[in-house]
Amino acid sequence: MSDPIRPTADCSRTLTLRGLVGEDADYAGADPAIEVSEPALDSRRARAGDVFFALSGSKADGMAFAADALKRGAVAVVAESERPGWLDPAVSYVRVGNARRAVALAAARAFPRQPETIAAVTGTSGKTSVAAFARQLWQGLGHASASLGTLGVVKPSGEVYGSLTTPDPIELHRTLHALAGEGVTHLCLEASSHGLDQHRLDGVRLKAGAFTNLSRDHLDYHPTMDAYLDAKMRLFRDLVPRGGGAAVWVDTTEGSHVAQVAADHELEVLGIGVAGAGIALLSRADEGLGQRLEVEVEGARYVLRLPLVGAFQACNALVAAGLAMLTGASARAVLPLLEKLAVVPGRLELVGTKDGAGVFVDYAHKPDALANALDALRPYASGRLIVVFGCGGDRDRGKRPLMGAIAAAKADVVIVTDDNPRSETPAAIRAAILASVPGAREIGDRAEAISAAIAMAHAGDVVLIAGKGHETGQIVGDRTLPFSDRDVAVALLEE
Ligand SMILES: CC(=O)N[C@H]1[C@@H](OP(=O)(O)OP(=O)(O)OC[C@H]2O[C@@H](n3ccc(=O)[nH]c3=O)[C@H](O)[C@@H]2O)O[C@H](CO)[C@@H](O)[C@@H]1O[C@H](C)C(=O)N[C@@H](C)C(=O)N[C@H](CCC(=O)O)C(=O)O
Ligand SMILES: Nc1ncnc2c1ncn2[C@@H]1O[C@H](COP(=O)(O)OP(=O)(O)OP(=O)(O)O)[C@@H](O)[C@H]1O
Ligand SMILES: N[C@H](CCC[C@H](N)C(=O)O)C(=O)O
Ligand SMILES: [Mg+2]
Repeated sequence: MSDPIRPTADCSRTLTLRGLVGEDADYAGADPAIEVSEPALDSRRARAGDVFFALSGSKADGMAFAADALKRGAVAVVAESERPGWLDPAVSYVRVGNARRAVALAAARAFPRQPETIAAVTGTSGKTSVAAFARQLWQGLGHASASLGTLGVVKPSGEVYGSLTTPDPIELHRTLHALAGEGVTHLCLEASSHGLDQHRLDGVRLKAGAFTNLSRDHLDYHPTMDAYLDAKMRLFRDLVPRGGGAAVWVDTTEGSHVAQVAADHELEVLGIGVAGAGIALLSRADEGLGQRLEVEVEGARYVLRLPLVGAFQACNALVAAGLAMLTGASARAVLPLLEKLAVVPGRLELVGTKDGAGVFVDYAHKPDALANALDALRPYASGRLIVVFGCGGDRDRGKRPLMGAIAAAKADVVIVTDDNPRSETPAAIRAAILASVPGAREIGDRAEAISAAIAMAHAGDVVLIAGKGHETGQIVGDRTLPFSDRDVAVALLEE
């Protein structure tokens, strides 16, 4: 019986091996006419009739698992390398130039339905926020809308948690097919640099792409910042087709570069920001737990109140508005809807107050994001700005001292704690942060650290709990222990 949360490919169609893998492949060692069901990239998930794509990965060579996939019922193997000698001659073996791209395109053929309007957003920070805002704006315009990314899938019928920002291509295309089947017409998804680099989004029929910003992240994966930017550029160079849209925050050097690349590829570019010709930000001012924006679009001025804290949320909200405009809505219809945007879980989310001190949870887990979150909250701290944060294990180690220095410069009280230590020694991660913020308190236990921050807060102070945002677990070793910054803070505030 098929698994209800794992809808299978369109059963009414019969796919042949050639129909699934496509024309751009070498079938010399295969029978292209055999009937197949779905592509598989993980042998452990292979089932009868599947075609196993052996990908060479960061930890293993998928070919080492081909025998396992065949044992579970796979009927053919697709790979870049030459047919291995051990393979039973009766098994179809297809060679392709790029196996990651091939599996994504095969997934698009196996799961052919997609929401009519799909936009993808990339950038170091802001993707989850833009995706959530675009979903809310489209919903406000009357479209059945969804978002897909770090928070999982959020759709009219509910939320489904997902573990990656951009899922693997088979999971992604399966989800698109299911969303279209549920009647979702508009979808905004997050394009991570890993996802773009690994061709996870190939085969997605995009109407528009968006870019927020670029700052240091993932240098454990990308060899240089240029390589990192180049991975993001694939969205505008290879994935959004000519004539599609590009909503670009242009107020940085990287932003203008993206706008240029998009224009060179004949996309309709909507430049957004102070320097934006599409949506020009004329002024921005904090106003209570919100902000007042004055923008100009095609000569018309709009003044609106965004009910969100932080200059960066103005950027994300306007980029989301840009996507709505590039996919058919007028500025007049979209911009007023910004006044109704709801906070995104764990993105400068006010979770409560203690004696007039506000307590915020934010997902800042990279240097630039931490700086922005602290800058955003500084105006609300007539007293002290208190920050609690750590850094994840098994991730870019270079960001630890940078984040320590940012906290030292921008907060009044710094408590260094554990984030997700994963396989690393937590004390060693804390030491790397503490090296650049010697005056900080060190409290490894995250709940205790949050408790200490809240205990010391008085009227006028602001507490920022940074790094884990919406996360509901803490990864220690290979175990995920239940943990939510929000729940811990709320429980302490209710005491
Ligand atoms: C480093 C990285 O990005 N790895 C991704 C990559 O895996 P890989 O191909 O390198 O995997 P591998 O372990 O070397 O194995 C090679 C092949 O053997 C297969 N295999 C392996 C074992 C087995 O028993 N049978 C089997 O068939 C694997 O499925 C794989 O195809 O391709 C896989 C399929 O798409 C991803 O699931 C996997 O994400 C891992 C789990 C991961 O943790 N990725 C993170 C770093 C990530 O992608 N993060 C981004 C960015 C988030 C952000 O913006 O902050 C995200 O989009 O979430
Ligand atoms: N436009 C922006 N400019 C700078 N910092 C931002 C911006 N948007 C969000 N941030 C910071 O980055 C954090 C994460 O925001 P968000 O989840 O929207 O980004 P993301 O790109 O999806 O991140 P991730 O790759 O970690 O999923 C926020 O909590 C905030 O601290
Ligand atoms: N998608 C990011 C999330 C990091 C969140 C932070 N809490 C950490 O564990 O470093 C990653 O996996 O690198
Ligand atoms: Mg995200």
